Amino acid sequence: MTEYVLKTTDLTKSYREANVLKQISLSLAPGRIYGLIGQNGAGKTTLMRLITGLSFPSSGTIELFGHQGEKNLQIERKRIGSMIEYPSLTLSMTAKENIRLHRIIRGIPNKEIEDELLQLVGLADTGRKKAKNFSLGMKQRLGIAIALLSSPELLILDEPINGLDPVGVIEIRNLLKKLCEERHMAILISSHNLPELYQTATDYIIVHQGELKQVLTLEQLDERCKHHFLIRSSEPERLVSVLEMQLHTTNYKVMPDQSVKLYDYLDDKEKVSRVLFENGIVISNLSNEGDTLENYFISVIGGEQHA
Ligand SMILES: Nc1ncnc2c1ncn2[C@@H]1O[C@H](COP(=O)(O)OP(=O)(O)OP(=O)(O)O)[C@@H](O)[C@H]1O
Repeated sequence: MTEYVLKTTDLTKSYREANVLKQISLSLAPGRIYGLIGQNGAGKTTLMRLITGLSFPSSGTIELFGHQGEKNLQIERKRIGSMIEYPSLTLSMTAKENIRLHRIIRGIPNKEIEDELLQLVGLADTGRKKAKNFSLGMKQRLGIAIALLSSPELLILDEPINGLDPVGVIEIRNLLKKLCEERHMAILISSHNLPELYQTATDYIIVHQGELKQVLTLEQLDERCKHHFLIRSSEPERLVSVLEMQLHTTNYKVMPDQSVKLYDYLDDKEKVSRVLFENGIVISNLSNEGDTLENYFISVIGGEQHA
């Protein structure tokens, strides 16, 4: 049985007339990085605020580490680390002083954790440099270090890669992967940009206008966006044997609906169609398929593109 760190059921949040989150049912497992993707105003921050107790649901339930009810949730939330909206840094302090400040506020006696965290997020050599002189990526990593102070089992980060340059994105990606692998943490990270988050997350949760549109793994996302020929035939077994014997490829996949995805010969459609024809395979479809990440995201949210 999978143990979930978080389970929401029909989670709904309304402000006056506006339903900003509509019946969100989700489960997060340890050791995975979940990318929460949605355009501005989709409801990502609202969901994170509900999980961390900064705001309360209008209806629906939240279960944390197998526990429900506001009293239990308050206790279980100690197992969550979060950075929501922006890192809460004191800009006139160094990285170490910032971590120390939060360590003392939270009553954590272990002083060694300061250097451990600096090392972990790659800020060990920043010495006396003040946070106001840090790059955006360094500030985000310091914010993550502060969120890690309580050794959380669930880490929630709101747009930690927003505005970072490619190097900054890779640094955060590597850090999150390390946390996930070494500490078996569950990580929920939001972004308004699927391509930007691509490969950072192991699972993608797509929200739009407060609704959960899709949950899929990185492998499924790759599969859907990977370019291929989609071939439909009433004789899929013979089709596959022609692919192997005549086109000498095993780079194909038979789908549950018996259509076949071919990942070879993408620039030689004529050859594929000729060989199939010469071998007596009647096909009802031979088309180029596969999307860019951006187009895939737009198709999932219903073809609408806002700011
Ligand atoms: N306190 C509030 N009162 C009224 N409406 C709110 C409140 N907080 C959020 N909203 C609305 O809820 C919707 C979702 O906002 P939310 O901040 O969760 O979106 P988001 O996906 O995080 O977007 P962004 O990427 O812009 O931060 C928006 O339309 C926002 O205006």
